[in-house]
Amino acid sequence: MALDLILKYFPDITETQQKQFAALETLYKEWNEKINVISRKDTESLYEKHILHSLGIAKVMAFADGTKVLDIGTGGGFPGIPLAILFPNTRFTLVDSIGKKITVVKGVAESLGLQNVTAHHMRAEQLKEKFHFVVSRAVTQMPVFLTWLRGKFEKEQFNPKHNGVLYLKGGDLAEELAGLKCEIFNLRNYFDGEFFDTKKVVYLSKGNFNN
Ligand SMILES: C[S@@+](CC[C@H](N)C(=O)[O-])C[C@H]1O[C@@H](n2cnc3c(N)ncnc32)[C@H](O)[C@@H]1O
Repeated sequence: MALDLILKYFPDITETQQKQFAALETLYKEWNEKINVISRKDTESLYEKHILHSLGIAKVMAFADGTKVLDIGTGGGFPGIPLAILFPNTRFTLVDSIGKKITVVKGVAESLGLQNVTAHHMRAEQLKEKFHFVVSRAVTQMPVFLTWLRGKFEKEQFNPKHNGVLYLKGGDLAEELAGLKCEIFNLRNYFDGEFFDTKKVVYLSKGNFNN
């Protein structure tokens, strides 16, 4: 069963969280028939390629209660929705420049009863709020991404890592990250399976880029 995959790596989740993760399969199947947010071939591997992949960020950072996290270019809610299930006391703001995708995110969050998710149809550059962390997956190259983050970080720090960016990336990053001071975490060290062989979390402290 798909939920077993999540339980294998996050065995301490509550019954409510288990129900929420389990509900994602039907919710995304239903929404995907109306609005395409996950490629057809990936719906079969939703739990590995989308949900567990999103939770890779949690292996690098356990967000403290009260942390504010922005997910830029969330699409159908990745990585924001799985992280919001895992960290119910962290506030997640999910933005995407395509309105239909935000319709899906709002629908999924509402069905799950997630109180810690806010979703906006807007470009990240236009958002004026401040956050402790920014997460993302598959949106743009890191140097461009960083230009969207000016003025978006809170000064106060109360997490194990300094406020900053946690970006899910794949493949060879040498050229893209050249000159940037970042830490790279290989997800294969946390999760089994070929899919994770090339998958990484890139962490940049906000003090290490111009914001
Ligand atoms: C390839 S999809 C990835 C979606 C999701 N993060 C995932 O991994 O499944 C990239 C998304 O980024 C959004 N996007 C691109 N530029 C953006 C911007 N400046 N602000 C907000 N969203 C943006 C697009 O609309 C698209 O939904």
